[in-house]
Amino acid sequence: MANSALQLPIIDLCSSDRISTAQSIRQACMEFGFFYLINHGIEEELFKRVFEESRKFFMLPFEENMKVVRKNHRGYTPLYAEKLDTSSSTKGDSKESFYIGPLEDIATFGKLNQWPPAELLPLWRSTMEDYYKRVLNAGKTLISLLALALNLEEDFFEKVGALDQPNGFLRLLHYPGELGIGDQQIYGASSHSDYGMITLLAAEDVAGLQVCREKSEQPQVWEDVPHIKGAFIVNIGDMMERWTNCLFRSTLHRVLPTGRERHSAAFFLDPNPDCMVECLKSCCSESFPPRYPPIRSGDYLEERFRLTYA
Ligand SMILES: O=C(O)CCC(=O)C(=O)O
Ligand SMILES: [Fe+2]
Repeated sequence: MANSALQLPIIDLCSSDRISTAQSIRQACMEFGFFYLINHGIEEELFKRVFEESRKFFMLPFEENMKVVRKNHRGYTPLYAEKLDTSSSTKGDSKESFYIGPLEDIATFGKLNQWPPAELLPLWRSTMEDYYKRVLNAGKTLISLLALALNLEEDFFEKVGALDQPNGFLRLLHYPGELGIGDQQIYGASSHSDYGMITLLAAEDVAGLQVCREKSEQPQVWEDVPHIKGAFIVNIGDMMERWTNCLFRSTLHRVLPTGRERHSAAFFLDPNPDCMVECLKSCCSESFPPRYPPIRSGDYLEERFRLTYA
């Protein structure tokens, strides 16, 4: 059941009033787990180049795409290869994607990223690396505001090692327009919550993204998330929900096939794999004890990926 469009809060990353911004973020994360982010420093022109290059990759012959098929969670995943809703019997999702992990100059764990051949797409790698660095920076600034929003020191997530070589994954997504329309069994992206800390999503102005604010309510109510030009759609992931003892919500979302082709770019900002995710002191008390045991970030993510690609 889908209904009206949702009015999500708009957060200004550059506002000089950090305390009031942090308060607005707190409210948004408790109420929706989603908000728009503006003034994040990434120009329209760079988004345009990212989508242009992304489009070129997905237009290559399938054999070319498959030469960089996903290894070590980096590279190409074909249509239907992934099912984000691991609990349902729906078919695989009608999307294809490309994952880019931490860049060589940021990561210590070697050269795992795969790139389309420069002979075919000469500007591809530099465009994606440029975008990766910029969105990572915006994400780190946002995380410091999230710390303030949780009544913590603004460098809290740095001090616990989350942002020291964070596990950032840029994922380019392509939903072909003609697939799955009206088929109850096929989603562009089936219902899921994201796994990590926060996600910064940039999308073309094509409808399809929906959120479900109450996951346990039946029937589930799905609301459209309208596009705002130049704004990121940010959402809280499951690890941040664990960290905050469910104060901040990791909200279910999905992408419906609408008959129109859609490109998006999701940046998943996840903690360094060795960082322990443990209920924050500011989010528990004697009457509200921690709901989850501490867990190593890398172990948590590995298990979630294992289930998604099972
Ligand atoms: O493409 C979109 O708009 C959403 C993608 C998404 O939710 C995801 O990849 O986790
Ligand atoms: Fe998602």
